[in-house]
Amino acid sequence: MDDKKIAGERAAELIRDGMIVGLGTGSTVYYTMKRISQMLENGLKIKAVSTSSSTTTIAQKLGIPLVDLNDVGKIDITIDGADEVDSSLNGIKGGGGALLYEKLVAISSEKVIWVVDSSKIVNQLGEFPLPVEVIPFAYNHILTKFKDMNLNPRLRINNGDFFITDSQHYIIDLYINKIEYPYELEKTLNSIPGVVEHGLFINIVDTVIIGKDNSLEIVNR
Ligand SMILES: O=C(CO)[C@H](O)[C@H](O)COP(=O)(O)O
Repeated sequence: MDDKKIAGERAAELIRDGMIVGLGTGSTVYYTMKRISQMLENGLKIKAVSTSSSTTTIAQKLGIPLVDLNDVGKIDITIDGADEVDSSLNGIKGGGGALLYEKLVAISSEKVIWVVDSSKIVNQLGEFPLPVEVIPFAYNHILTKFKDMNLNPRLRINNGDFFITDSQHYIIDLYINKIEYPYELEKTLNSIPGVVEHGLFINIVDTVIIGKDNSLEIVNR
């Protein structure tokens, strides 16, 4: 069986009646959504907050009732994927470009669960390019700044055009390879005008559900 499927489906078991559920983005959380849709058919009652236009489309097709983040006090549980996770349970997200809403939903959640296959587990973050969402007005200047900082930036291109996020920003991917000091990098990126958000998720996740060789490993913070 697919390790993403095993992890994604297992996370759905943490959902209880009446919960507000944050729905992440990507191919692993897709399996969570499919499982939720079956649970809804069996009588589960929840509302979900989506983190991207693609998740919204899938949730609507699967009959998962959606609610706006601004219309809920708090989210009980958020289930999302990740691109890399280290042993401190810090991670890189945003491979699908949904990092801004994913982070906003995660920090509004009582509990954050990541669902991954074992290929996402790393000793050190950074081999996966770190996505940074930036304001289009200044993208070239931010790109130059990142070059000067030796962060190996590349503007994300999709089908020959600039990749545009759900909130109409661009993404610059940083090909750092090894992020020695994630906390310092987080602080630095947070301080650059024009950077809207970045895909370093530090001290955010509570539990990582890992699908590996047809079985599961669950790691808690
Ligand atoms: O951060 C994300 C999207 O912005 C995804 O959660 C991440 O890319 C993992 O995706 P997948 O489950 O398809 O491997």
